[in-house]
Amino acid sequence: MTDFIAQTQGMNLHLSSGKESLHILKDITFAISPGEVVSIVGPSGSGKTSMLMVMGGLERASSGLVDVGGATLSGMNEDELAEIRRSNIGILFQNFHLIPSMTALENVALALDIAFDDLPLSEIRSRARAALAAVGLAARENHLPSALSGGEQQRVGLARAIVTRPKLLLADEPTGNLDQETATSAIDLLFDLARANGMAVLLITHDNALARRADRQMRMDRGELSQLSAVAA
Ligand SMILES: Nc1ncnc2c1ncn2[C@@H]1O[C@H](COP(=O)(O)OP(=O)(O)OP(=O)(O)O)[C@@H](O)[C@H]1O
Repeated sequence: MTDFIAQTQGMNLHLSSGKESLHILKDITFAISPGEVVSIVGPSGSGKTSMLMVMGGLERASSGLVDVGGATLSGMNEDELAEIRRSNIGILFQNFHLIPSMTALENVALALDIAFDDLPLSEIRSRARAALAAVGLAARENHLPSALSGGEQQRVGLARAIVTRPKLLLADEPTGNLDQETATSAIDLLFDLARANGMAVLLITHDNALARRADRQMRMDRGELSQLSAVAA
Protein backbone atom coordinates (compact mmCIF):
# COMPACT_ATOMS: atom_id res chain seq x y z
CA MET A 1 0.00 0.00 0.00
CA THR A 2 2.74 2.46 0.90
CA ASP A 3 4.63 1.64 -2.33
CA PHE A 4 2.28 4.01 -4.12
CA ILE A 5 2.57 7.76 -4.02
CA ALA A 6 -1.11 8.09 -4.84
CA GLN A 7 -4.02 5.73 -5.23
CA THR A 8 -7.75 5.57 -5.51
CA GLN A 9 -10.13 2.71 -4.77
CA GLY A 10 -13.69 2.63 -6.03
CA MET A 11 -13.62 6.39 -6.40
CA ASN A 12 -16.70 8.16 -7.79
CA LEU A 13 -17.30 11.81 -8.56
CA HIS A 14 -20.78 13.26 -8.97
CA LEU A 15 -21.20 16.90 -9.92
CA SER A 16 -24.45 18.74 -10.21
CA SER A 17 -25.45 20.66 -13.27
CA GLY A 18 -28.67 22.54 -12.55
CA LYS A 19 -31.05 19.97 -11.09
CA GLU A 20 -29.18 17.07 -12.64
CA SER A 21 -26.49 15.07 -10.90
CA LEU A 22 -23.81 13.95 -13.33
CA HIS A 23 -21.75 10.83 -12.66
CA ILE A 24 -18.38 12.19 -13.86
CA LEU A 25 -15.91 9.56 -12.55
CA LYS A 26 -17.07 5.96 -12.19
CA ASP A 27 -15.60 3.49 -9.75
CA ILE A 28 -11.97 4.38 -10.41
CA THR A 29 -9.28 2.21 -8.89
CA PHE A 30 -5.84 3.46 -9.78
CA ALA A 31 -2.36 3.67 -8.29
CA ILE A 32 0.87 5.38 -9.27
CA SER A 33 4.34 4.59 -7.89
CA PRO A 34 7.24 6.96 -7.17
CA GLY A 35 9.11 7.83 -10.39
CA GLU A 36 6.39 6.37 -12.62
CA VAL A 37 4.98 8.33 -15.57
CA VAL A 38 1.36 7.46 -16.39
CA SER A 39 -0.51 9.05 -19.28
CA ILE A 40 -4.26 9.41 -19.66
CA VAL A 41 -5.83 9.91 -23.07
CA GLY A 42 -9.53 10.07 -23.90
CA PRO A 43 -12.19 12.16 -25.57
CA SER A 44 -13.08 15.68 -24.54
CA GLY A 45 -15.44 15.68 -21.56
CA SER A 46 -14.58 12.11 -20.53
CA GLY A 47 -13.34 13.16 -17.07
CA LYS A 48 -9.53 13.45 -17.39
CA THR A 49 -9.21 16.89 -15.80
CA SER A 50 -11.74 15.90 -13.12
CA MET A 51 -9.50 12.95 -12.25
CA LEU A 52 -6.51 15.29 -11.81
CA MET A 53 -8.60 17.63 -9.69
CA VAL A 54 -9.54 14.80 -7.35
CA MET A 55 -5.97 13.48 -7.16
CA GLY A 56 -4.77 17.01 -6.43
CA GLY A 57 -7.26 17.53 -3.61
CA LEU A 58 -8.90 20.34 -5.58
CA GLU A 59 -12.16 18.45 -5.95
CA ARG A 60 -13.60 16.06 -3.40
CA ALA A 61 -14.56 12.54 -4.47
CA SER A 62 -18.20 11.70 -3.78
CA SER A 63 -17.30 8.20 -2.60
CA GLY A 64 -14.42 5.75 -2.48
CA LEU A 65 -10.86 6.16 -1.27
CA VAL A 66 -8.31 8.75 -2.44
CA ASP A 67 -4.89 8.52 -0.86
CA VAL A 68 -1.95 10.84 -1.62
CA GLY A 69 1.47 10.55 0.04
CA GLY A 70 0.07 8.01 2.50
CA ALA A 71 -2.75 10.32 3.65
CA THR A 72 -6.45 9.76 2.97
CA LEU A 73 -8.01 12.90 1.51
CA SER A 74 -11.64 12.22 2.36
CA GLY A 75 -12.51 13.71 5.72
CA MET A 76 -9.73 16.29 5.56
CA ASN A 77 -10.68 19.93 6.02
CA GLU A 78 -9.58 22.62 3.54
CA ASP A 79 -6.43 23.51 5.50
CA GLU A 80 -5.34 19.88 5.66
CA LEU A 81 -5.97 19.45 1.93
CA ALA A 82 -3.95 22.60 1.21
CA GLU A 83 -1.08 21.21 3.28
CA ILE A 84 -1.14 17.90 1.34
CA ARG A 85 -1.06 19.88 -1.91
CA ARG A 86 1.84 22.02 -0.72
CA SER A 87 3.92 19.14 0.54
CA ASN A 88 3.23 16.51 -2.10
CA ILE A 89 1.83 17.87 -5.32
CA GLY A 90 2.98 19.96 -8.28
CA ILE A 91 0.58 21.08 -10.98
CA LEU A 92 1.42 21.98 -14.56
CA PHE A 93 -1.23 23.48 -16.82
CA GLN A 94 -1.60 24.01 -20.52
CA ASN A 95 -1.79 27.79 -20.17
CA PHE A 96 1.24 28.22 -17.90
CA HIS A 97 -0.64 30.61 -15.57
CA LEU A 98 2.45 32.71 -14.88
CA ILE A 99 1.96 36.05 -13.15
CA PRO A 100 2.63 38.64 -15.91
CA SER A 101 4.10 41.33 -13.66
CA MET A 102 6.65 38.98 -12.07
CA THR A 103 9.95 37.83 -13.53
CA ALA A 104 10.65 34.16 -14.18
CA LEU A 105 12.60 33.98 -10.92
CA GLU A 106 9.86 35.71 -8.93
CA ASN A 107 7.20 33.40 -10.36
CA VAL A 108 9.17 30.33 -9.27
CA ALA A 109 10.15 31.86 -5.91
CA LEU A 110 6.52 32.71 -5.14
CA ALA A 111 5.50 29.05 -5.37
CA LEU A 112 8.20 28.17 -2.87
CA ASP A 113 7.31 31.04 -0.57
CA ILE A 114 3.66 29.97 -0.52
CA ALA A 115 4.54 26.32 0.05
CA PHE A 116 7.00 26.87 2.92
CA ASP A 117 6.28 30.06 4.80
CA ASP A 118 9.28 29.67 7.11
CA LEU A 119 11.94 29.35 4.39
CA PRO A 120 14.58 32.14 4.51
CA LEU A 121 14.64 34.47 1.51
CA SER A 122 18.20 33.44 0.61
CA GLU A 123 17.14 29.79 0.45
CA ILE A 124 14.06 30.67 -1.63
CA ARG A 125 16.20 32.54 -4.14
CA SER A 126 18.83 29.84 -4.41
CA ARG A 127 16.29 27.05 -4.81
CA ALA A 128 14.28 29.04 -7.37
CA ARG A 129 17.51 29.73 -9.29
CA ALA A 130 18.43 26.04 -9.22
CA ALA A 131 14.98 25.08 -10.55
CA LEU A 132 15.29 27.59 -13.40
CA ALA A 133 18.78 26.26 -14.17
CA ALA A 134 17.37 22.71 -14.22
CA VAL A 135 14.98 23.72 -17.02
CA GLY A 136 17.76 25.56 -18.91
CA LEU A 137 16.58 29.09 -18.12
CA ALA A 138 19.33 30.39 -15.84
CA ALA A 139 20.01 33.23 -18.28
CA ARG A 140 16.36 34.27 -18.39
CA GLU A 141 15.56 34.58 -14.68
CA ASN A 142 14.98 38.34 -14.78
CA HIS A 143 12.71 38.25 -17.81
CA LEU A 144 8.98 38.88 -17.56
CA PRO A 145 6.76 36.18 -19.10
CA SER A 146 5.92 38.54 -21.99
CA ALA A 147 9.60 38.52 -22.95
CA LEU A 148 9.73 34.72 -23.10
CA SER A 149 8.64 32.36 -25.87
CA GLY A 150 5.77 29.90 -25.28
CA GLY A 151 8.22 27.05 -24.75
CA GLU A 152 10.26 29.12 -22.30
CA GLN A 153 7.12 30.10 -20.39
CA GLN A 154 6.17 26.46 -20.13
CA ARG A 155 9.65 25.68 -18.79
CA VAL A 156 9.17 28.38 -16.13
CA GLY A 157 5.85 26.66 -15.35
CA LEU A 158 7.74 23.38 -15.02
CA ALA A 159 10.39 24.98 -12.76
CA ARG A 160 7.59 26.39 -10.61
CA ALA A 161 5.85 23.00 -10.43
CA ILE A 162 9.01 21.14 -9.35
CA VAL A 163 10.66 23.75 -7.11
CA THR A 164 8.75 22.45 -4.08
CA ARG A 165 10.07 18.93 -4.88
CA PRO A 166 6.63 17.35 -5.17
CA LYS A 167 6.23 13.59 -5.03
CA LEU A 168 3.43 13.74 -7.60
CA LEU A 169 3.24 16.04 -10.61
CA LEU A 170 -0.19 16.48 -12.20
CA ALA A 171 0.17 17.71 -15.77
CA ASP A 172 -2.93 18.73 -17.75
CA GLU A 173 -2.17 19.04 -21.46
CA PRO A 174 1.19 20.65 -20.64
CA THR A 175 2.26 20.83 -24.28
CA GLY A 176 -1.10 21.74 -25.78
CA ASN A 177 0.03 25.25 -26.69
CA LEU A 178 3.48 24.36 -28.01
CA ASP A 179 4.69 23.39 -31.47
CA GLN A 180 5.81 19.79 -31.92
CA GLU A 181 9.53 20.41 -31.50
CA THR A 182 9.15 22.61 -28.42
CA ALA A 183 6.62 20.17 -26.96
CA THR A 184 9.03 17.27 -27.42
CA SER A 185 11.86 19.07 -25.66
CA ALA A 186 9.56 20.19 -22.81
CA ILE A 187 8.43 16.60 -22.32
CA ASP A 188 11.99 15.25 -22.53
CA LEU A 189 12.82 17.63 -19.73
CA LEU A 190 9.76 16.64 -17.72
CA PHE A 191 10.64 12.95 -18.01
CA ASP A 192 14.31 13.59 -17.10
CA LEU A 193 13.27 15.53 -14.00
CA ALA A 194 10.78 12.84 -13.01
CA ARG A 195 13.44 10.12 -13.30
CA ALA A 196 16.11 12.16 -11.53
CA ASN A 197 13.86 13.05 -8.59
CA GLY A 198 11.74 9.89 -8.30
CA MET A 199 8.71 12.08 -8.98
CA ALA A 200 5.54 10.38 -10.21
CA VAL A 201 3.82 12.11 -13.14
CA LEU A 202 0.18 11.82 -14.14
CA LEU A 203 0.03 13.26 -17.63
CA ILE A 204 -3.15 14.14 -19.51
CA THR A 205 -2.66 14.54 -23.21
CA HIS A 206 -4.46 14.40 -26.53
CA ASP A 207 -1.16 13.55 -28.22
CA ASN A 208 -1.01 9.77 -28.69
CA ALA A 209 2.71 9.77 -29.52
CA LEU A 210 3.41 11.58 -26.28
CA ALA A 211 1.08 9.29 -24.33
CA ARG A 212 2.97 6.25 -25.61
CA ARG A 213 6.19 7.54 -24.06
CA ALA A 214 4.76 7.03 -20.57
CA ASP A 215 5.57 3.93 -18.51
CA ARG A 216 1.88 3.12 -18.48
CA GLN A 217 -0.89 4.34 -20.72
CA MET A 218 -4.48 4.70 -19.53
CA ARG A 219 -7.66 5.76 -21.26
CA MET A 220 -10.62 7.64 -19.85
CA ASP A 221 -13.96 7.04 -21.51
CA ARG A 222 -17.21 8.45 -20.09
CA GLY A 223 -15.73 8.53 -16.63
CA GLU A 224 -14.30 5.01 -16.75
CA LEU A 225 -10.55 4.52 -16.57
CA SER A 226 -8.92 1.54 -18.25
CA GLN A 227 -5.36 0.47 -18.90
CA LEU A 228 -4.17 0.63 -22.51
CA SER A 229 -0.68 -0.74 -22.17
CA ALA A 230 2.24 -1.29 -19.87
CA VAL A 231 5.80 -0.90 -21.06
CA ALA A 232 7.98 -3.75 -19.87
CA ALA A 233 10.56 -2.52 -17.36
N1 LIG B 1 -17.97 22.04 -11.99
C1 LIG B 1 -18.64 21.22 -12.82
N2 LIG B 1 -19.98 21.06 -12.69
C2 LIG B 1 -20.66 20.22 -13.49
N3 LIG B 1 -20.09 19.49 -14.46
C3 LIG B 1 -18.77 19.61 -14.64
C4 LIG B 1 -17.97 20.47 -13.83
N4 LIG B 1 -16.67 20.36 -14.24
C5 LIG B 1 -16.67 19.47 -15.25
N5 LIG B 1 -17.92 19.02 -15.50
C6 LIG B 1 -18.30 18.03 -16.51
O1 LIG B 1 -17.57 16.86 -16.25
C7 LIG B 1 -17.28 16.18 -17.47
C8 LIG B 1 -15.80 15.88 -17.51
O2 LIG B 1 -15.06 17.09 -17.65
P1 LIG B 1 -13.47 17.09 -17.68
O3 LIG B 1 -13.02 18.51 -17.76
O4 LIG B 1 -12.96 16.27 -16.57
O5 LIG B 1 -13.19 16.35 -19.07
P2 LIG B 1 -11.83 16.18 -19.89
O6 LIG B 1 -11.77 14.73 -20.25
O7 LIG B 1 -10.69 16.74 -19.12
O8 LIG B 1 -12.13 17.05 -21.17
P3 LIG B 1 -11.14 17.93 -22.12
O9 LIG B 1 -10.27 16.95 -22.82
O10 LIG B 1 -12.10 18.61 -23.03
O11 LIG B 1 -10.40 18.89 -21.22
C9 LIG B 1 -17.74 17.10 -18.59
O12 LIG B 1 -18.98 16.61 -19.06
C10 LIG B 1 -17.93 18.43 -17.92
O13 LIG B 1 -18.93 19.17 -18.53
